[in-house]
Amino acid sequence: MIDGMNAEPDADPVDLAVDVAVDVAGPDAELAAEREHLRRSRRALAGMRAEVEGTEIAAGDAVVDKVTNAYLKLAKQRRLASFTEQEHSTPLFFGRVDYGPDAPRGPGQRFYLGRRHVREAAGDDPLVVDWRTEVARPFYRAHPGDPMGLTVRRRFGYDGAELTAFEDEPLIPRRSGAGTAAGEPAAAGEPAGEATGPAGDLLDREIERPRTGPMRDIIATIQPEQDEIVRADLAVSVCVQGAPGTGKTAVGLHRAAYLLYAHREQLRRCGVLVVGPNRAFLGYIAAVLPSLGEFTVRHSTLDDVVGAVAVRGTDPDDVAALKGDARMATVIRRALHGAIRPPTRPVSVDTRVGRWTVGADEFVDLAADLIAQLGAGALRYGTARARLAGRIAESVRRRAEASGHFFTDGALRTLARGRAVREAVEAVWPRADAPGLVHRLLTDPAFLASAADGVLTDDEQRLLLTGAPRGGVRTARWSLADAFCVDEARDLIESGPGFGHVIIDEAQDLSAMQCRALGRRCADGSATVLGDIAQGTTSWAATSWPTLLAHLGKPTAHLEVLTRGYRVPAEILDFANRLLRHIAPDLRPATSARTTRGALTTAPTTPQGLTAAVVDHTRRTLPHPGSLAIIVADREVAALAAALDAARLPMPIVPLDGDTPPGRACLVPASLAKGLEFDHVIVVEPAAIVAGEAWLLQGLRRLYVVLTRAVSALTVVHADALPAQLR
Ligand SMILES: Nc1ncnc2c1ncn2[C@@H]1O[C@H](COP(=O)(O)OP(=O)(O)OP(=O)(O)O)[C@@H](O)[C@H]1O
Repeated sequence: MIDGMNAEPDADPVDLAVDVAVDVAGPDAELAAEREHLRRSRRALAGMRAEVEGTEIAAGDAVVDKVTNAYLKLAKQRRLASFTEQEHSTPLFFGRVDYGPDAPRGPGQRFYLGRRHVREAAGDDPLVVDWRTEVARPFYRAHPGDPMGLTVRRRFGYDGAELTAFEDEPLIPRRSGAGTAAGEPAAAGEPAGEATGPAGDLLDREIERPRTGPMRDIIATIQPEQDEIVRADLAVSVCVQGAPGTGKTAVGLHRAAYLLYAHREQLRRCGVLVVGPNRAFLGYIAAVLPSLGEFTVRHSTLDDVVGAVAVRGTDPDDVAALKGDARMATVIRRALHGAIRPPTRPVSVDTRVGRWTVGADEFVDLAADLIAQLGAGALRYGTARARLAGRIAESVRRRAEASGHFFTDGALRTLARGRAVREAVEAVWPRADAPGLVHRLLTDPAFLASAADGVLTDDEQRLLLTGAPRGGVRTARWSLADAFCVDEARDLIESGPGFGHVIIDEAQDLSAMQCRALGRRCADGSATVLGDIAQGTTSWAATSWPTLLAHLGKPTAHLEVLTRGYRVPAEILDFANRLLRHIAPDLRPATSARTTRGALTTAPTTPQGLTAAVVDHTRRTLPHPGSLAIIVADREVAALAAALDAARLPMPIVPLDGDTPPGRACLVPASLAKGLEFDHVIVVEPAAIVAGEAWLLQGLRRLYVVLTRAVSALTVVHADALPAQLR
């Protein structure tokens, strides 16, 4: 259980309820009444949109208020866009909660839940309330053991834009022998039923709805264990260890939407950041938050986050691992702080009214205090440097005042920036430049040796020097690991802006240096850390969450474990789970919420017949609705792409490149499959996917990722024997 779950939204949208009519009609009449409520809500939404459209932007002076005007215009566009999203996303409401005597605003209230609130006129009771309000919480959490004040939870079924059915879960204990009664009606066209679990068949239908594009939201079917994370308080950092398809990404995105609703003012100022492994993944998840009416969340890959230098180079694995090691932070700090020299000479400053000298001893004292603060981490290098100049100028002012000359604050600032002070400071506390510092560390053996003495072994120092970026500081081909070293150095020099909340997906793959960089971005905020130790495929991947959280600066984050898988049918998950005891023996295998008969096919073939078999399975799968991925070892992509091209299939199979989100049918290099999902997956030659990684452990983990991408069906085509760990 996470503390602080009772976040109240800044605005109180729950003033507003529709009274429960006593339900004496049959299911048909009820369905008709629900349809009428939908029509009324649609009309109201159209009215709200027209209201926003008609709003004049209070344009002030075109020059003075340029920024404000642009902001207001953007805000209006976003509000309109959110209406458009809602108008086009058919289920304007997806659920209803009927409260009993303990309703928030008096007995017997009923609320319809949707992506946004809908009302007829300002001040009216809403026809639909936002899924994030407090009154909606029981929709996701209540169960007969704890109805949370509800008598009935109703879920609606749609066919396109048409409301076609509803499904009720009575939450008050049935009296024995009682049949269908008011308050526990049957779904239209369905038997009055026992509840089939939190979301019953609806959850299965929702997950199995064919995918053709980006990831969808899950607000209609968020499960209790997921909702607990989604609605955790803003102050709480949460780390979610979750097996493939347990909904980590979905939960992270819905948490962002929830926090923006519950803490809008606070987060408007500092923002929310979502970090994902690559652009293809970000493209895949990009539509979820806008579909929930949230347009302000920044989505970034790791290199975008730091943005310190352009990443154009790569490192061999061992070099990247070393550059990502937490000890590099110590080396960089020592290199930077090692540049400071104790003052040895006085500083003489000429002004128009005279010349004054700050003696060497006083200069030493002025610097010593700042060095102590720097060492204690109370001041950044650049800030302390600026303060030293200020202190020298202040000392000069005191001397001048003693002789009857008074300086204004402006004159003092000019003095601090003057040549004499600048030169004195530069000799003691040289100006630092983060890329320059890291470049020198990686190219100057003596400089590295002095900073890394006792921290890195001689062998490690030699290895680091082999990883120097080609070119000078300005033209260097920096690697991703270099960029994080530069970010570390930059932060030691001056602090950068942070976010109110950072959501980190696939966190298990982060190096210590990457964790530190992300931790800096939420040092004054909180984080949601999502990952799966079993899916770690970098050689520096996390082996323990507490260690990773310590690097992130969030050692007290709550660890939540999700083991109920929604994406992958049981047959496939059980197959992939055979790898678990080799790749993450401490993790409990996930169980699937879905069983789909015949979901898994293994198709052995001969080496000569492999390509033809893949083409054949592709041809047979393509007519099925939904998305298709053929996942193959990276080095086989080009050859298979050519073969698929030559086969003249009914649609092109596009190789995924890491930048563009996946389309309806694509050829996926194993290294890019992480985080993605497809209705149908063909995995080609598991042994080659394992062999494509530097170590067996990494290879098996890569295979685990690849085998857990399918929502409906997985076909494993292989000529080599399946890896022993899978048999
Ligand atoms: N409560 C839910 N209702 C409907 N769909 C859900 C629910 N939870 C998860 N899903 C769906 O299951 C699939 C897997 O979810 P998601 O990608 O968030 O899992 P994940 O844990 O991040 O997986 P991976 O570890 O493989 O990256 C998605 O299609 C998601 O929409």
